Amino acid sequence: MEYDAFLLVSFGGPEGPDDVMPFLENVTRGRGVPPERLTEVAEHYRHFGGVSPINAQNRELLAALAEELPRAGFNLPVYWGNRNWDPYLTKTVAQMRDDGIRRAIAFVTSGYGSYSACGQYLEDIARARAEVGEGAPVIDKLRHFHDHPGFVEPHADAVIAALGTLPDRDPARTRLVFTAHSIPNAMDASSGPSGARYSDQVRETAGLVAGVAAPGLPWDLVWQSRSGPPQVPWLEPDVNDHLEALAADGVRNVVVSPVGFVSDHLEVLWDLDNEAADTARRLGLNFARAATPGTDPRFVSMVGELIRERTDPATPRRALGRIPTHDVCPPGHCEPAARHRVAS
Ligand SMILES: CC1=C(CCC(=O)O)c2cc3nc(cc4[nH]c(cc5[nH]c(cc1n2)c(C)c5CCC(=O)O)c(CCC(=O)O)c4C)C(CCC(=O)O)=C3C
Ligand SMILES: [Fe+2]
Repeated sequence: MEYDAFLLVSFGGPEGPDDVMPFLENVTRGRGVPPERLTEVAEHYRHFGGVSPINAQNRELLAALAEELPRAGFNLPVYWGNRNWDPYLTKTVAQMRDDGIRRAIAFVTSGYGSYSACGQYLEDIARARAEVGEGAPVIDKLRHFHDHPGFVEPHADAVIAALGTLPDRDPARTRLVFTAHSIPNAMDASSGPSGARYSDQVRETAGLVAGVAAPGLPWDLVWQSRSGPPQVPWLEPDVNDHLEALAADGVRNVVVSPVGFVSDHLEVLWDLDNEAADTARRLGLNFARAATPGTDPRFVSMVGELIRERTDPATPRRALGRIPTHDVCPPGHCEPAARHRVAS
């Protein structure tokens, strides 16, 4: 397979106070998220002047990739399009068509399966291509990379660095706490091939990171940033509730590692550095939050490696875990919205 462009696909975020509500409406349209939750989340963005850090992080990643891809042998023009905010994917795909692009390879800023982390991005790409219509480039998405060393190793180094800031690392009193974005239980159950692909992948990543960073130290997997109506069950426990349980169990030191994410975007800065850190302070726990890969050179070169796998079948598919990944998600893996959409 030959590609003539690279496309970074991400979530998008507001770039100023006036963008916050329209952005949140884009994210939650038809999802039954209560208005009180939107008001609350808008407040989180307002603490940062209405500017999500995710866009700057994607610009940095794109700049790093523009240097790395030619080094890896791919002299491809790079493009960037988002699901929820400018630059919207449709605008980018129209630009690609105007530039004469025929077949692009896309990297999505999530390494996991499920509807939210994978299937919805596939739908976003399909919708953008349909909106552009005649002459829109074909766009292939790179595989899940949750257990790739280029993702696991930067997370592990960050955990080591965070552990190093704690006053005490006695294994009996220290816990690694891994987090990922919670999703509705039904969404996890419908991620395939036999359900729970998202939570299984996140658990596999957490175990791999723990194994590299701190073999023998106990670790837990918990969830953050729950949304949706209260009556709909989402993956639990929440990180804050878990900190309570740990404190009650005599744990004194906690490292929180958001393995569910590739960059320190708003939900990491607010929900962990602010909320979870407050919870820890109230409980008298020493707390350190591990960084995400961001533009770690190993993460950046992983992208080139994933393109190499796709263009040259002789390339080894590096993976530290056991859950198989596929170039094209088989039916039933990252199922569309209909299976789990909550009524508004
Ligand atoms: C699995 C997953 C990831 C990881 C995979 C990936 O990275 O894609 C992720 C990432 C992110 N989620 C983000 C922001 C938001 N997510 C929301 C709401 C939701 N997230 C969900 C899931 C996920 N979300 C779900 C099931 C909902 C309910 C509505 C729906 O069914 O879609 C809402 C609405 C308000 C609220 O929180 O209620 C916001 C503002 C940002 C940007 C942060 C920034 O601006 O820096 C990022 C990277
Ligand atoms: Fe989200």
